[in-house]
Amino acid sequence: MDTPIIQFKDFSFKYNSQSAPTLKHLNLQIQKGEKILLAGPSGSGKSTIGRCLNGLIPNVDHGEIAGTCLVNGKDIAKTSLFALSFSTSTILQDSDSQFIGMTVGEDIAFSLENDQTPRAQMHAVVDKWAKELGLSELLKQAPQTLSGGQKQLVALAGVLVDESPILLFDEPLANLDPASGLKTIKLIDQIQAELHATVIIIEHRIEEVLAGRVDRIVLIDDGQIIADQTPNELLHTDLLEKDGVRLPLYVKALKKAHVDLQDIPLLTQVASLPTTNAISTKLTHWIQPQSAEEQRKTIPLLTLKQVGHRYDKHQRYPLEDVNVTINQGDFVSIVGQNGAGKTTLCRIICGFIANEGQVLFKDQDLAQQTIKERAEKIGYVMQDPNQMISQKMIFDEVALGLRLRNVPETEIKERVLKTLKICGLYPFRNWPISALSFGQKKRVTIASILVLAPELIILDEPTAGQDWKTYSEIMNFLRQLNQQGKTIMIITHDMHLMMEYTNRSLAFAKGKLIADTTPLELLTNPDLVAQASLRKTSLFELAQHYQIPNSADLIATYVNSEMERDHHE
Ligand SMILES: Nc1ncnc2c1ncn2[C@@H]1O[C@H](COP(=O)(O)OP(=O)(O)OP(=O)(O)O)[C@@H](O)[C@H]1O
Ligand SMILES: Nc1ncnc2c1ncn2[C@@H]1O[C@H](COP(=O)(O)OP(=O)(O)OP(=O)(O)O)[C@@H](O)[C@H]1O
Repeated sequence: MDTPIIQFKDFSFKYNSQSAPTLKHLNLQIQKGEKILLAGPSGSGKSTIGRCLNGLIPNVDHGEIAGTCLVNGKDIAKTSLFALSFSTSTILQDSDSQFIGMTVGEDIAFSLENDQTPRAQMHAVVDKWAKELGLSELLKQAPQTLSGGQKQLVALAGVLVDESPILLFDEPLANLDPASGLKTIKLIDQIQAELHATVIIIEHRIEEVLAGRVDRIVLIDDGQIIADQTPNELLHTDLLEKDGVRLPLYVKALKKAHVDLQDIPLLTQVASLPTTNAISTKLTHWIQPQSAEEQRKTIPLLTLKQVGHRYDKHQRYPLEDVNVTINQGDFVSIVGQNGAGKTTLCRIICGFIANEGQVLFKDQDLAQQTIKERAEKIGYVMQDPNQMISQKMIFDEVALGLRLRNVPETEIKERVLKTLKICGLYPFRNWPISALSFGQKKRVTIASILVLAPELIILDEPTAGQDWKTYSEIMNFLRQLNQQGKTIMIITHDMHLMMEYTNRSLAFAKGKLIADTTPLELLTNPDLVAQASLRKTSLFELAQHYQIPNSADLIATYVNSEMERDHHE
């Protein structure tokens, strides 16, 4: 066997600011040309492993190393960041911190420029990848002004043009719309085949990654490797679920229907499942026919009339002519193509940017009101909690809005503590925010909005990049709030989240609202799915594969069984 391109030998690493090691006695060998998926719960050490491969450890993030880590023949403890940069190209979790160029084009070209590639060749390469990733129209735009998903695609293009022997992707799918996510996975396969590159992907969304080739899944828990197997072997065990990793939906559905997974030779794709009578019968027995949902009485809360916004005159698809009424008690998902205008719409509703048209809240025109007055009625939870948090202590962060409104301290104390209890943060009430995980910080930002008791809460991708446990905690908490009467709007790229939790979907494409319907109708309309860059979940594929007449019944049975489980936990 050839010498592995990556070798960890009894490797441990302790960050200087931590008292205990984050990585513990790792032994891992990766051969040239392999594709490895690193999975595991939040905080288990996946990104820390990534930082060893690209030289950030120990060159930028200092700490103590024991054992050895060899990357492309170099010992990371003795190699500069610069020398390792030729071996490993990285797309970081936080793509914002990665931009160097003034324009998207410059940014994608950066590594080529560094390698002194001739200009004509550089332009050809940049154009090719920009076209593949749908970025051609954005080449002159400043990276900072891109939408979340567009930023992710630019970072990806930068890595793909680089042609390094090792490509490291840290959560490449977190902000991508479902169609772009699938395209990205296919592109990674394509470039790997062309360059014989070694690919490491860190991702919570393993079902999406398995749409491409994966040689091994390395499962991490608490800084240790607890499994290193092929996806098929691992899907036949309980290890993924035990480690808090979300199973592919179709695998979970088969388990719920009591199908014995050991009888299925290949579990990695729906298409490879055997179409035996035994499995069809078990699925049919499990599925409960659903009765039609009762129509609720609707009371309008927020009405948008011909709403739009144009950032500048060159913008190809500005947000235009949005007409919609959100009713009290709705749980709305806002979905669609990266860059379609979803965040822009939410910024308009909150009054952060000017708009064309009219925004009415309970028949009152919001244009007459200040941002502060709007914030009494409408709470907005941004995608990145770090952009919202300004205080050191959890209590103070949640109390801030009330203090700004001169609410008496005794009332503040009462309201903050009550909200912390609702959000499951009461045990941490005296903690500094710096000691919380990302998911917990996210809940602090939800608490700081909730304490102001707004009638409408808008959340921008609250589950992006979260592990399965945090995802479930956040979503079940929002469901409870909705059941208590709060109206919730949530931007998401997670199609199953949309199906499981929301009762109404607004789909956007190229600056236009193209559908306002139920999640099921949206995903069963092929035209809308294509236009809004969406994707059916694997539960639809499973229903089709076993010729289940009504895929809606299968999905509803699945969702109900999850709700029952949550209820018992
Ligand atoms: N720069 C740092 N300094 C000190 N400690 C750190 C640093 N970065 C990470 N850690 C600690 O190391 C642990 C593992 O973090 P890491 O980012 O590797 O986890 P992860 O598995 O990638 O999680 P996620 O899925 O949330 O991204 C965490 O508990 C964190 O507190
Ligand atoms: N400050 C800005 N200046 C210029 N253009 C901008 C600015 N902010 C956003 N845009 C552009 O407006 C369009 C809509 O962006 P928006 O953030 O609303 O998209 P989105 O639907 O939320 O996308 P994503 O799913 O990727 O988060 C994008 O094409 C984006 O590049």
